[in-house]
Amino acid sequence: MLEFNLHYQWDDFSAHYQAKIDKGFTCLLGGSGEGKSTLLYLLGGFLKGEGQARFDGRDVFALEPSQRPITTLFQSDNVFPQLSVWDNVAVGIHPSRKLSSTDKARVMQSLEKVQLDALSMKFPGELSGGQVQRVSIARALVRQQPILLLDEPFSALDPSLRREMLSLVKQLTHEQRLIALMVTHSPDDAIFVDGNVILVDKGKLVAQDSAQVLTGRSRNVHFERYLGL
Ligand SMILES: Nc1ncnc2c1ncn2[C@@H]1O[C@H](COP(=O)(O)OP(=O)(O)OP(=O)(O)O)[C@@H](O)[C@H]1O
Repeated sequence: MLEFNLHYQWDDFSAHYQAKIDKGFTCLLGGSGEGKSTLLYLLGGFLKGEGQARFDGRDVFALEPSQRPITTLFQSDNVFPQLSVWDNVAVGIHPSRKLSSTDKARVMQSLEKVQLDALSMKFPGELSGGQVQRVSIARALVRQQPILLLDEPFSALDPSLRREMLSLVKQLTHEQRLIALMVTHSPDDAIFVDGNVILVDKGKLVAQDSAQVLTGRSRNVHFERYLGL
């Protein structure tokens, strides 16, 4: 369980985020500029804010960003074209890629999880678009952190590839018992991953529900307003 009560101020933008998030997939929805990414940046330590964040009872907000049990996957998480698939994943553990034998085994396990083990010596230029995306997912997984933050990582992909990546991350989230928190502009994506949804409005988390609320099977006035119903 991830619990937080965070405050952040930037010029006129003031945010106060409070929620409890269970293991599994949660999508952050909301209009542009409402403060979805800011929450991820605070949790990941890319922005400094006030407050508390506890993971399984442990205060993680007081930790240095690199010590937090958190990995972030950004949209711009490109792979390095001059490095092999294996090396692209190894940099997730250490930029030098000088790894212990245990770490090397971790790299191989991550590649197996995204089914790239047979392509580990290839270079990104030799891969399909989907395979390249899987390299960045493997790089996030190799860090073996229990919390995965995703800032619209697949929004630039065409619909079929986007769904393929969402399915893969959903499957890995369940297998690894992760907390995955994903910013998205797409209610369809949130319905597709079928976890929980949180609505962000003017820097606040105004509603938290199952993704079913987006299909009309259950009702919530905040989500209805967001969907324009
Ligand atoms: N360090 C910062 N520098 C500039 N603007 C900031 C900063 N921190 C927060 N903001 C402002 O915070 C507000 C929320 O931005 P944020 O990116 O979190 O929204 P969002 O809901 O993710 O938007 P989008 O869906 O368009 O990506 C914006 O008005 C943004 O300009």
